[in-house]
Amino acid sequence: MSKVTVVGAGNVGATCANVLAFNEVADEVVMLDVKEGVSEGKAMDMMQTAQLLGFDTTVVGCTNDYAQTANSDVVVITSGIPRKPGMTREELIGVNAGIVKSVAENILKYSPNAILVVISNPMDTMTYLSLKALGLPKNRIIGMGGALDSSRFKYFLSQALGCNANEVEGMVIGGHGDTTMIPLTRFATYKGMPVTNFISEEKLNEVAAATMVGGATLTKLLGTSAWYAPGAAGAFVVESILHDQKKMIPCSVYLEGEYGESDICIGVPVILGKNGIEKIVELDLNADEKAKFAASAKAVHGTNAALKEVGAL
Ligand SMILES: NC(=O)C1=CN([C@@H]2O[C@H](COP(=O)(O)OP(=O)(O)OC[C@H]3O[C@@H](n4cnc5c(N)ncnc54)[C@H](O)[C@@H]3O)[C@@H](O)[C@H]2O)C=CC1
Ligand SMILES: O=C([O-])CC(=O)C(=O)O
Repeated sequence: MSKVTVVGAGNVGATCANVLAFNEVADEVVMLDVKEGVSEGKAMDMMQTAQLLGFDTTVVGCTNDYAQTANSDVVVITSGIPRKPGMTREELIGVNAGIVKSVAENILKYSPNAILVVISNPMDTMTYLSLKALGLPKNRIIGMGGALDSSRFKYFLSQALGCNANEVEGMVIGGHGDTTMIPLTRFATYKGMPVTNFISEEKLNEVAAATMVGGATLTKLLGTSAWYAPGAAGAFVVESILHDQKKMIPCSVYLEGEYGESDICIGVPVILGKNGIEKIVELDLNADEKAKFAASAKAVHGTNAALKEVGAL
């Protein structure tokens, strides 16, 4: 029996739960929210699609009842507020730090062996906070951002190339912020060939820029931040863990010297399997990429420092 809990049954959490159920990633998916009846209602709505879509996963909803989350294998944390147009993700720290910390502590009481996937923003800092507050081994705390940013990168690349996004490879590392993301254009390929064989350097820079502000662009269009790709990216990360797929996915993980950084959670490629982070993959970055990574880490360190100011650490 595999069990996944999704905390926060809002836009991202409910979408994530829906993808987990539709793809039968787990036997049971529990959604928990503080809003009375919302998780229960969304779970019932999803269960009423089971025979239409043909899945066997059981989806359960509950209002702040952590006993129902007991013995989860993986827990996805999406609780907290999303940004509005014109805001940065970092501005959410004051509200979200308290929510994420209390949720993570409650989860651990009932699922002491769970692997945590943190989605709430500012995600790298919320991942760092969860790690510091819970004191769990670093392989069990994973921030989701790079899976989404890389999917957006591949989307924008496919638009520029005029091709199928499934035939494009690319990764985004660094912080999950409008100015801290690093789309690795040098490593991007179309059917194994460098994308620079097909598009100009200028076009590639436009793709990278669009990727970095991908979340902000959608927030402006929607009035709140995105959820379809974020929810699906959360489920993608959960699936690699729960099914021991050992996929290489950029995730926000605790570094102890890798990429020249320490005491930080930031996006780097990792192998995700049944133990959570099974390996951190060290890419051979060039001088420009190294400088961008160092600048990104400096910014994330700055946001982490605010955890003390808001009394979360
Ligand atoms: N890391 C990433 O790539 C992404 C992160 N996000 C972040 O995910 C978070 C959620 O976004 P949305 O789902 O769009 O927001 P939303 O407002 O639709 O849903 C958030 C849910 O959290 C619930 N919640 C608040 N406090 C809670 C608590 N203590 N316990 C349980 N539930 C609680 C709310 O009642 C609400 O239903 C935001 O912080 C957003 O910035 C969103 C997209 C991508
Ligand atoms: O843009 C936001 O605030 C939500 C998010 O992290 C994303 O969609 O990448």
